[in-house]
Amino acid sequence: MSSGSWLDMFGWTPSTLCLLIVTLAVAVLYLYKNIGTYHRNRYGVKYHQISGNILMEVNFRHKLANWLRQYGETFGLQSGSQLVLVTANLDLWRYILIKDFSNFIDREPKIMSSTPFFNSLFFSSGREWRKQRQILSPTFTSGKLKYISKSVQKSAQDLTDYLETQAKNGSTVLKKDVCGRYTSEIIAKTAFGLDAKFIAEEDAEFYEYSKNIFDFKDRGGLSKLIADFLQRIPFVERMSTEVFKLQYFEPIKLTTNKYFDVILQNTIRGKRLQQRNFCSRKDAPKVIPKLAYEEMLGHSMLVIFAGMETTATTLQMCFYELAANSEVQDKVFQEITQVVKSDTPTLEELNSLIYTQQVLDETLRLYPPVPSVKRIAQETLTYSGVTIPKGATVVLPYFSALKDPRFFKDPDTFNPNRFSPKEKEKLDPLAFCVFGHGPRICLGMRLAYLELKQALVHVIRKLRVVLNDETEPKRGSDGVLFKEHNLLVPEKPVALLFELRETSQ
Ligand code: HEM
Repeated sequence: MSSGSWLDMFGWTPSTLCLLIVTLAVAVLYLYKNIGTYHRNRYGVKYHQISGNILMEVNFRHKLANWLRQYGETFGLQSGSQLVLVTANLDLWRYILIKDFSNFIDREPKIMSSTPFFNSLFFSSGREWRKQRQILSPTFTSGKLKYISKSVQKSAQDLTDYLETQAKNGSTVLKKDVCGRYTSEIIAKTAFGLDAKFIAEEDAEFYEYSKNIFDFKDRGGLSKLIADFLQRIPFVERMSTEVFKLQYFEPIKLTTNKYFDVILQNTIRGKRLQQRNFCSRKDAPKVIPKLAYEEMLGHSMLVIFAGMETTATTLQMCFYELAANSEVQDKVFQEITQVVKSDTPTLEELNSLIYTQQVLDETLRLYPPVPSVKRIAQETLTYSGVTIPKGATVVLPYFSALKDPRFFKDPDTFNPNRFSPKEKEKLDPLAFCVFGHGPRICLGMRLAYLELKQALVHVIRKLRVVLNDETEPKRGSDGVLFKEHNLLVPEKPVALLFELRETSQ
């Protein structure tokens, strides 16, 4: 192969190659001079000149908790020359998330990926985010939810039927799988328009792909580590991303991307056909396409990523706490039987389930599916002596407020009464941050509550959930252990027993 052809392969000219050699030479020189250099920043945190507090992402949540204990509620870490400011101070959160939102609009630096997922709402920044959010916000209005509620209800009924069969067999159910199938089925119906039935099915391809969107095992290997290092060297950092377009890492499995691509194309083809038939009528509305196909694919995959695991974890942890707190389960059962009058609960009835809502909020507080978020500062701003420089990443460890005894007395205890209307009035709203706050608050919050309430209403009316010898996690051992992802996912599948209530026997 001639040198010309391999340069072509990377899209480089001979001068780009020269630039690459110079860049690598600078990197090697910089590494050689600074390999043993450590500093302490003004927050007292020790960091390496090149790596900063490198490998921050590994065990990040546990490290954050320790650092918060060691350095207090606001401190700085280093990522190369960049400051990463961690703050658990609610007054600062109020500025970052709400009052000065436009200065902290962006979530994190762009991840370089060939898949459209990383251009979707969650990862988009600035003006692009505003445009996308405006288009997508009406997705879960009351009218739309009323419509979606019917298919959510069918899935909740299927979930109950499945658990009833298990109860009759006396089998302990691996909740994780069932809850994941339930939330993935709802996404397949609402985001992809599929006629999905995954709960009892052995072979549910869509669910299997949804479960494995990310390649957590292959985090990019050596190439990711090298790219990660290069990102921390001044000058080299910009060259490696902007000129050489070094792949940071490809977290989405390409086979998964292809699978959802085909599903979406089929859905759109089906919708067009429907529309063509409909458009022959005079009263047919004009459909104005607002999103390009790639954007649609990115958002559809985002809904799987943002909506499946988060809601499934909440549902299984809620069942777990109901099993462990039978008096709470009895109250939920009583409320459901009093409020819900038919097999098809209305949105109004679901909204009147005040105690059930408290139980869900307490579950979310104890097991927040998104433990922390990040923002990037666009300009330098100072708040009560804390300066957040332009370009700094700010980490908001949501989990710290949710476990802070100043806001939640006895924070490790499951106590839904702390969310009673009277108690809630006394609470700083910022402290209950499981869905975030401000303009970038979770887009799917209302759908998540709808899925969770429908599942509880249908299941708890018919079945009682209990702990037994096979229950996982074991009560009183290490508590619930979670995997080290950005999302909170239990390490072992939660296993519980469901029993038929007398009324349904
Ligand atoms: C219990 C379930 C859920 C929890 C706890 C949760 C939590 C969150 C959190 C904390 C954020 C980030 C907020 C911030 O940056 O401050 C977020 C963003 C987001 N969530 Fe959720 N979420 C849940 C379910 C869902 C569902 C079901 C969907 C969609 C169907 C969804 C779609 C999104 C989207 C699109 C964003 C990005 C919003 C933006 O950047 O403008 N989420 N979620």
